[in-house]
Amino acid sequence: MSETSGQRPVGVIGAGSFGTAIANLLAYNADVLLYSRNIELVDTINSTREHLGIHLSASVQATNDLQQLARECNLLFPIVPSTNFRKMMHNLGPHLRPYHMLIHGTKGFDIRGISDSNPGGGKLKRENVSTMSEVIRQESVVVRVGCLSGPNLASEIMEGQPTATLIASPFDEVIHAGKMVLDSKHFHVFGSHEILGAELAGALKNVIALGSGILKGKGLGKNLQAMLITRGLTEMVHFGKAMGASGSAFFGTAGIGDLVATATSKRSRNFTFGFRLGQGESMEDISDSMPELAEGVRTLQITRQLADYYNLRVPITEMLHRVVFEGFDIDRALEYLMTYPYDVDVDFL
Ligand SMILES: NC(=O)c1ccc[n+]([C@@H]2O[C@H](COP(=O)([O-])OP(=O)(O)OC[C@H]3O[C@@H](n4cnc5c(N)ncnc54)[C@H](O)[C@@H]3O)[C@@H](O)[C@H]2O)c1
Ligand SMILES: O=P(O)(O)OC[C@H](O)CO
Repeated sequence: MSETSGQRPVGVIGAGSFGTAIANLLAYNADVLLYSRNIELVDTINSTREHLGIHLSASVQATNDLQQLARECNLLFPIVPSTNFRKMMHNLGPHLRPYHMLIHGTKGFDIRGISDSNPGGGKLKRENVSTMSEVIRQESVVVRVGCLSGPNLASEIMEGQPTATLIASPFDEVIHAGKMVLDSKHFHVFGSHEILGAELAGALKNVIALGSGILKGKGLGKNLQAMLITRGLTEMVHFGKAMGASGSAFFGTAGIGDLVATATSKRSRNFTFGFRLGQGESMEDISDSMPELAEGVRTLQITRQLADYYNLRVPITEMLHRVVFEGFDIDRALEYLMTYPYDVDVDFL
């Protein structure tokens, strides 16, 4: 049992790569209840203590019971893909009370009021798009929400490699509670009140990681990758400001920190998706062979529409959308960007 035995366990919802990595990190400081909707997986985890090729701490218990999770845990970390987040909250919501605190680790957007299977096919407006903390507020009585975001490639964390993250919340007690259970010599936790900026940075960097993967897949070098990350960050800031965030979150752990990790690592699903596109594979073949679609692909559909809604000049987003969804030639997209009349280097300060 952990040092904090006697205290309430901390809940994690979603036993995928990141949920499992976070469960093991939490286990340094707390007992953990890890929720999976798959009862066989719950039995396997509890009997073998192995999952996704790693050993789970003895402080982690798996459960298939959302009611038990809400009853035993005051602090919960929902970490499921953005497409399923609202449904998960819809199921969890009835069990939650105002004393619960939720810190999500999901990097994507929720869509409602417009087809989720084709969010790029309609006239998307800001009111159709929710961040995960907004979904939590919409689907439950919980007020004290937070977001966990940073350079947190799950496979590196599972190997025991150290890194840092950000817990962003308007509420000091959420930041404090999150730090108390997650901070360790393996995982430095920063705090911030800029939750919208952290959520947007986490979602938007996946799109730039797709682009960076495409360049790598085409055999291009670090100069161009650096420029894509630089101009990609600029587009992220423009989106963020249009959606009501301040620019500052984009220059910290959840912004440039996560952007560099995701846009340069072959361990990122978003980078890998782009890499395979750059190597000439089709969107269909890549999607069929990846168990979960990279979040950035769906986010790209959404941000392309948001760019129209906010009237933003975001040429990288535009070209990526054309390449990924419209079969536009990568070399022509690159030529377009290289001859784009960029005038000001830094235009968002
Ligand atoms: N993998 C990473 O390195 C990493 C790092 C930071 C953040 N994230 C973010 O975390 C989120 C999850 O990513 P992941 O890598 O863990 O994905 P994953 O595909 O490895 O796992 C997702 C898990 O969520 C579960 N799930 C889906 N719908 C559910 C529901 N309704 N109720 C309960 N469980 C449900 C699935 O069964 C699966 O186990 C994504 O938004 C991703 O961007 C991932
Ligand atoms: O590209 P992914 O989905 O593997 O995730 C990368 C993480 O968000 C890195 O922090």
